[in-house]
Amino acid sequence: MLDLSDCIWFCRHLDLQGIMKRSKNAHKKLDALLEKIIKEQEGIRTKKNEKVQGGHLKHLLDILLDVPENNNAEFKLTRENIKAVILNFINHPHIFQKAREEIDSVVGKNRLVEESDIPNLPYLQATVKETLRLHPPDCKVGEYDIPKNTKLLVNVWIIGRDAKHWEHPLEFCPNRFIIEEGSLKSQLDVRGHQYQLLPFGSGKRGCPGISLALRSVQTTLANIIQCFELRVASGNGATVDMSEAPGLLLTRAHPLIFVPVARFNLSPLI
Ligand code: HEM
Repeated sequence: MLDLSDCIWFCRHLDLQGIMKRSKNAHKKLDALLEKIIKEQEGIRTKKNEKVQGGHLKHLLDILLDVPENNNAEFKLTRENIKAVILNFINHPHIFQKAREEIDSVVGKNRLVEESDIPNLPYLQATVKETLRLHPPDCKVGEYDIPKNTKLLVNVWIIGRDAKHWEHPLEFCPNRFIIEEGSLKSQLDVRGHQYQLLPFGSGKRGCPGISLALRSVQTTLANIIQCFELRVASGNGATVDMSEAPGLLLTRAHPLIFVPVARFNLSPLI
């Protein structure tokens, strides 16, 4: 569901549709449910006189649920992810059983599963993937927590002017893309692989017209440079005002008016 508070910045703390409230309630319910399960387990085990086995289970769950977040990990495992996996296992005992059979047959019972075993445990991997499909994790970008389902708009304009990534960011300097021998720096492309340069977006919703766009823009520009001198309409030595009008699409504040003057007789070429 689109959260209006995400779209209107001055409403961002208002929770207009009660989404945050519902989410908090759901988390509370999950916590209560887990607590209940732990108590039930403890009850069952102590009744069977299994030397406070339940205490072990509670301890194990406490460790799992309070697992400290590892900020360096490529994928951060949150309390919510672990809860989701455990609850899915509790709700689907046959899946739990199948995952366990796989582990028993690949690893056995004489040692703990190690990271190097994971490639040999496809069903376990599939279970985690399935959990992530239904319960996608929140994510953290820099110092910001991005809750799941957030509509995130990336400000490519600011990124292109960020002094952390670009030397003299406000200067128009094509040389920043050239290495000394005159060839292009291949590692700095516009295809969404380098996040400091994203004119066509990135990822699977990135612009599919990128090759056509680059071909037409580059060829047209090359033709203009080849054939014309460009004179700014307002007179000799005048520069073009590049300021942008306010708005989402950043159109020009002032129309571009120039006079193309043919450098040579173009008639044989056209
Ligand atoms: C210089 C020219 C162009 C630029 C700067 C440009 C830029 C973009 C950008 C920034 C996006 C959004 C990407 C994202 O959300 O991550 C986009 C999407 C798209 N572009 Fe382009 N584009 C250009 C030319 C073209 C051309 C020539 C075509 C088709 C022939 C095209 C077709 C599309 C389509 C269909 C999408 C939507 C993709 C989707 O939502 O999955 N674009 N473009």
